[in-house]
Amino acid sequence: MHIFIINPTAGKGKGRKIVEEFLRDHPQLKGRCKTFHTKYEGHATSLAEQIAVMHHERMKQLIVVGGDGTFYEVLNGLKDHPNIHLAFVPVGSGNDLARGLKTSLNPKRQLNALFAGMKGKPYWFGTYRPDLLAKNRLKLFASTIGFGFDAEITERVNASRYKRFLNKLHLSFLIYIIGILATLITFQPKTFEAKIDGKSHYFKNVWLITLSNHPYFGGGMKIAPKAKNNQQHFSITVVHNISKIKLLFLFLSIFVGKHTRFKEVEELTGSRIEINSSKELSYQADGVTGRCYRCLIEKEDRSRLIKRK
Ligand SMILES: Nc1ncnc2c1ncn2[C@@H]1O[C@H](COP(=O)(O)OP(=O)(O)OP(=O)(O)O)[C@@H](O)[C@H]1O
Repeated sequence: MHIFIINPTAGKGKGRKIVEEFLRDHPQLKGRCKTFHTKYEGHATSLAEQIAVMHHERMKQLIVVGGDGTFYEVLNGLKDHPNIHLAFVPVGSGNDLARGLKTSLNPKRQLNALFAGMKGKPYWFGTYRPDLLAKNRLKLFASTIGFGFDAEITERVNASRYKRFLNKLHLSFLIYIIGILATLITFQPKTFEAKIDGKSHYFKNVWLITLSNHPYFGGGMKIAPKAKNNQQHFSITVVHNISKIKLLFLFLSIFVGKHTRFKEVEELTGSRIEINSSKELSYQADGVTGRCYRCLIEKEDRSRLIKRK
């Protein structure tokens, strides 16, 4: 059984249409596929959990059709079900996970590939515990967790009215740019301690710190150009002690991954990172935002299979 979880609101309803067309064009799959649609924010988490309990024995793959936010919700519904084989069809506006998995950004092509023998390969997800939540309440992320500027941009973009409007006009690339410019005006650089694999680093005047499972965030920006998904560590990028004007140039260069040449950008690696701040910090994990004073980020202790190149 191939099971689809489709976010009908992502990509202006593109996902639902593409899956319907695909199933119409492949009548031989009739009776071997089941589709579920999310009905509200957060629904993908409970849906995934129920599907895993009910169908885990007969399920060949769980195909998530939506944006990075939908995949994040599904993943967090599967915390106790690490054996489910995952697949992703990107129809969102950012689609950083598809870039990181090196799969097609064209949803139709990706859907065809999933049924044409694309293999599931191990992928090591990240876990995070804001304010050191109990271990059984930890959360998972697929692409990146970031603290500071990127998180405040994401908070702003998610709360904005212009996101939907610009998506409608096919101008989604402008969404993040407007978010960057507006946040640039209000942002106050942060000071905090990051304990990386037991070693304390005291960072001052920080604009952002990101921990990445692959190079991309923010809709195709190559924040961690050297990142490769692996069991051992995250790629850590710290941007600090930089002027606002220089930061704008830095952001332009992130699209091609050349920002790491700036002296204000530090690249590190680590598998267990504890952030401690005396002031509340905004964070974003795969584009889902929150706030905390402390956070423990680790690799999940085992890999999961996801269809990827
Ligand atoms: N039926 C629904 N009605 C309203 N919101 C929904 C529904 N189903 C899911 N959602 C919410 O839609 C939000 C956006 O989904 P998603 O992130 O997948 O798309 P996106 O924002 O277009 O893509 P990306 O994250 O790649 O930019 C998620 O927060 C999800 O909870």
